[in-house]
Amino acid sequence: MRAAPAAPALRLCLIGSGAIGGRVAELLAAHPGARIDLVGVITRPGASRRDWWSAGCQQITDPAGLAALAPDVVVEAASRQAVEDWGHVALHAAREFILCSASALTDDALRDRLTQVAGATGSRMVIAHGALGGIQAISAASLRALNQVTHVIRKPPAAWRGTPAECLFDPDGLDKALVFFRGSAREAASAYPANANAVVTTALAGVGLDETRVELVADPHTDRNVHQLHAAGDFGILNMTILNEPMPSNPKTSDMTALSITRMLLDRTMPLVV
Ligand SMILES: NC(=O)C1=CN([C@@H]2O[C@H](COP(=O)(O)OP(=O)(O)OC[C@H]3O[C@@H](n4cnc5c(N)ncnc54)[C@H](OP(=O)(O)O)[C@@H]3O)[C@@H](O)[C@H]2O)C=CC1
Ligand SMILES: O=C([O-])CC(=O)C(=O)O
Repeated sequence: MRAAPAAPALRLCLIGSGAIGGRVAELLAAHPGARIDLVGVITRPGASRRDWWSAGCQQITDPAGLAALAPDVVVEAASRQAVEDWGHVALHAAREFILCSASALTDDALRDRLTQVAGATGSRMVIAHGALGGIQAISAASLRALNQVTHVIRKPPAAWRGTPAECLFDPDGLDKALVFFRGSAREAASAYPANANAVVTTALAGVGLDETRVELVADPHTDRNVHQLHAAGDFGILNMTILNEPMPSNPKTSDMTALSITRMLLDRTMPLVV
């Protein structure tokens, strides 16, 4: 039997070179056999190159540059604004657009517009599993009636710095856990876009942005970013808790986010996918 010709390398372009972008690049570099080439990084104009960009990696700052790059996959690991700025262009330029800043999709008009572009171009918009690692169980459960989905995010008080939560409590002064927000996934991700993207992933996999109940907790007794999911429906009952290590370069962000994106990318190149 003749060996099949080697598949061409997957051409990857990242949006953002912060905590997640750098970590994904590091993890991919540890899997050279997977043949994923970081061919470009989208930055704001004037941003400096990072030491983890390979020599051939192009810095992209405008839509024409992205079109010319012709990536297979664009991974957004930047901000809600970056989804607005680049989502449309990415769906034209690549066959897949994977986004981390799921809070952008609380804007129904933007979500509909990007979904339509994906349909029209034959590309796909994929919401990263992010800090949850995997969301398939809720997505599968939603094929039958789901009557309740709750997502609790518990992080150390310092992780809520620079957010509206600072008006509700002093991050240095808490001596016990404080539930400072209760509401829908839409409200949580709109108010806390840097900390609550994962609730949008849960919501869009399950019962939607307005029906998914969310609690946000500042907890001085944890040093991890904890996500607790509870779902009940015709499928049965799901309880899941993940206690994520925060990334040193951005403690709001869990290392699992970078791990799960890297896993998604590696799966695009593997003959056996679990
Ligand atoms: N879905 C999930 O479960 C999770 C999602 N996230 C989200 O992922 C995103 C990235 O997180 P993280 O890596 O920790 O963030 P960082 O702040 O560490 O890095 C963000 C990077 O994106 C760049 N950037 C931001 N906006 C734009 C833009 N409009 N155009 C080009 N570049 C831009 C920043 O550049 P500059 O320095 O110039 O601003 C920076 O390089 C965030 O939105 C975060 O909320 C994080 C954790 C979990
Ligand atoms: O990384 C995390 O634990 C979750 C997070 O910040 C988000 O959902 O935006």
